[in-house]
Amino acid sequence: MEEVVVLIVGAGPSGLAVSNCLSHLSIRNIVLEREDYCASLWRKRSYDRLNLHLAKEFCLLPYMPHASSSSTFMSRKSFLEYIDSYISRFGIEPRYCRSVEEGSYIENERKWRVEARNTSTQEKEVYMAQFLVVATGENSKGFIPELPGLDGFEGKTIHSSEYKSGKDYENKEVLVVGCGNSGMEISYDLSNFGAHTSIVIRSPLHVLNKEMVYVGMLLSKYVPMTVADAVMTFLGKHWYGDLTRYGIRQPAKGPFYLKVESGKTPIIDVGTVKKIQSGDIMVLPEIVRINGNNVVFQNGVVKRFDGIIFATGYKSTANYWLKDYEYILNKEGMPKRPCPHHWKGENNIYCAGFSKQGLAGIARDSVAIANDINEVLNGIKGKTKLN
Ligand SMILES: Cc1cc2nc3c(=O)[nH]c(=O)nc-3n(C[C@H](O)[C@H](O)[C@H](O)COP(=O)(O)OP(=O)(O)OC[C@H]3O[C@@H](n4cnc5c(N)ncnc54)[C@H](O)[C@@H]3O)c2cc1C
Ligand SMILES: NC(=O)C1=CN([C@@H]2O[C@H](COP(=O)(O)OP(=O)(O)OC[C@H]3O[C@@H](n4cnc5c(N)ncnc54)[C@H](OP(=O)(O)O)[C@@H]3O)[C@@H](O)[C@H]2O)C=CC1
Ligand SMILES: O=C(O)C(=O)Cc1c[nH]c2ccccc12
Repeated sequence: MEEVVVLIVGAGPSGLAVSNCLSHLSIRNIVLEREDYCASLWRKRSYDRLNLHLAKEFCLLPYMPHASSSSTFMSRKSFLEYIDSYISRFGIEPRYCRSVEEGSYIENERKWRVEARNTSTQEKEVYMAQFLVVATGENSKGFIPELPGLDGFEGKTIHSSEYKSGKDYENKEVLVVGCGNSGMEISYDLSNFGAHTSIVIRSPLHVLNKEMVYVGMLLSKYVPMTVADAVMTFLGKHWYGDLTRYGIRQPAKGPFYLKVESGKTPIIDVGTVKKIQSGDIMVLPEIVRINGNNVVFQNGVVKRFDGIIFATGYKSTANYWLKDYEYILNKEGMPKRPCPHHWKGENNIYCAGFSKQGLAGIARDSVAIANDINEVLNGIKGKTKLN
């Protein structure tokens, strides 16, 4: 058994940022990571052509700006280089191959007891922590909906987190389910690799491009969000025109408003819309059922597919291992309290990276958490600041 001041579970951007902010306040902490590398989402659970959708200045972790030589919209590879240099620059040493399997609050000791399995030795390790930070991510596990007949589908099905590129799909009939940024970009990639691509779009969505969002981000520093939303919506409409006839309806609420209210991200188009307009990518409505290799859609269309890619989002898994999750999370493993009060629970438990506000949200969470722990331990308020 090992006593620690702060135990952080997960060495993604959130866990690393919290660790660094605490170390700047000289607060001892340990980071546990189930893989034998950090930032598993960016390293192993994303596709080849992934780039940051937001300009690099909105994708920073505390204490380290991006190199001036890196491009405004960084590639996955250069973002990973940033993460790797963050670790080495600040001497963060996550304990790898530690899969956290249980966490519970020990009332009489006022400590968090955390059990991890060392996946290289198979030994169990026990930690007793004064503070526990959950940083296992809101994108911890791919979500695949239950659809009638899916079990009997004879082709290949994967979740978007397993998709790398369209190279194995040339000339295949492929259905992408889900029209978030993953689904839209994967459809584009599949089509570039010569797959006959269809995408299920069931809800209204905002379509913008990265430049429009950049303008919106800059504007929202100076004007109310409603104004930034109006400008982006105008630009989007002007650039793309009315997309209703292609099966894309626009929501009534603005793109930033929706992001803040529900975490729903606008589509940051990489060229998919043009392929939809030209007929290279077919838009289909919600799935009714699956019969063998045939998929039946709400509009009566029945179409045969060789493969389905589920870009249907993610779930948190924190509620699986954290027994006493109710001090901070709901049964879905997401914060009980709405943003911006989501990061702090009862009995010295915190969560970082659960605000659905991307890397900027992670940076804010980690500063808030480190400052709060510092205040509880030392009575010092608001010492750590954002970049
Ligand atoms: C495809 C994709 C692209 C994105 N692009 C952007 C973008 O461009 N800009 C932006 O601002 N945001 C983006 N995001 C948002 C994204 O959530 C963040 O970029 C970020 O990776 C989240 O960091 P995190 O540390 O909270 O979670 P993760 O990156 O998921 O890290 C969590 C870590 O915890 C580990 N872990 C999980 N369970 C356990 C356990 N039981 N025991 C031990 N370790 C565990 C995991 O292995 C992982 O390394 C994107 C998200 C996705 C899915
Ligand atoms: N380059 C980048 O920066 C990228 C960033 N990302 C980000 O990662 C996060 C996760 O994105 P993503 O993986 O796209 O997940 P999202 O949760 O954003 O999107 C999931 C999509 O699946 C749809 N869906 C869910 N269930 C069904 C169903 N049964 N039938 C049909 N459609 C369904 C949802 O539709 P509905 O709205 O109707 O529920 C939604 O369109 C987002 O914040 C996104 O912006 C992702 C890719 C690239
Ligand atoms: O891409 C993501 O998942 C993000 O959460 C990044 C992000 C944070 N705030 C935004 C507002 C508009 C578009 C993307 C984002």
